[in-house]
Amino acid sequence: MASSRNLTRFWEWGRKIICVGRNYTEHAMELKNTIPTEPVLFLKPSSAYVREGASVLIPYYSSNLHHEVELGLVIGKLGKAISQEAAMDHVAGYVLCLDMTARDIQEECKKKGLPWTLAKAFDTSCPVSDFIPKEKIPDPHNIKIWLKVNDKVRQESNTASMIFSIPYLISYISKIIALEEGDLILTGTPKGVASVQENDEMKAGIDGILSMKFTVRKQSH
Ligand SMILES: CC(=O)CC(=O)C(=O)O
Ligand SMILES: [Mg+2]
Repeated sequence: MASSRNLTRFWEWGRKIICVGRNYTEHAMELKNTIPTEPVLFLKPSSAYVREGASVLIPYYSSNLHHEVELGLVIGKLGKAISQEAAMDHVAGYVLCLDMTARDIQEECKKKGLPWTLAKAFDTSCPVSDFIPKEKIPDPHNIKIWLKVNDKVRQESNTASMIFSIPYLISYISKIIALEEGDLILTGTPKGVASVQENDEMKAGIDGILSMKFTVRKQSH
């Protein structure tokens, strides 16, 4: 049954944020990671959401916060073990997202075999744009996403370069985790990830669709 809540403000619903990692070959290579044969998954809590007008915070325990611009899929209806053929029926729309990553902490976690929670799931680690209705992006595998820091281009890529397609990701994820209305899937970042510093301005966009801006601040203890 459809919800009476407003899906265009899905970030207020407290639903899951499921992130795909290493979905662009050149990004996996720039971090000296292997190219995955199956999607790499991790989660962020809904407290990670931040919207334009608020700041993105460098966690007090990190000295290397990275930007990762990504296309986000907003799930419109419940599904478990969704087939690739039916997958796009479960997408209600899109958002542009930043998967903010404490890279120094992630590297330590990787070395120690620990989960990435401190590196990926802190408050303000998931800036999101306005909701983009599905009809506005007829081909999500052919859009240009980009990110600038202080007006200099850092990331610029076409979603055609994803290793795993959107139907494949939805089908794969939903066999493991049921997808609910209001969930968000981050589809992975292209190459060009790099550090941001206090007072930097990050501007990101989808060509011809929208852009968003966030200022970086330091978290106080
Ligand atoms: C190495 C990563 O942080 C993976 C990730 O989040 C990605 O988008 O790729
Ligand atoms: Mg990412």
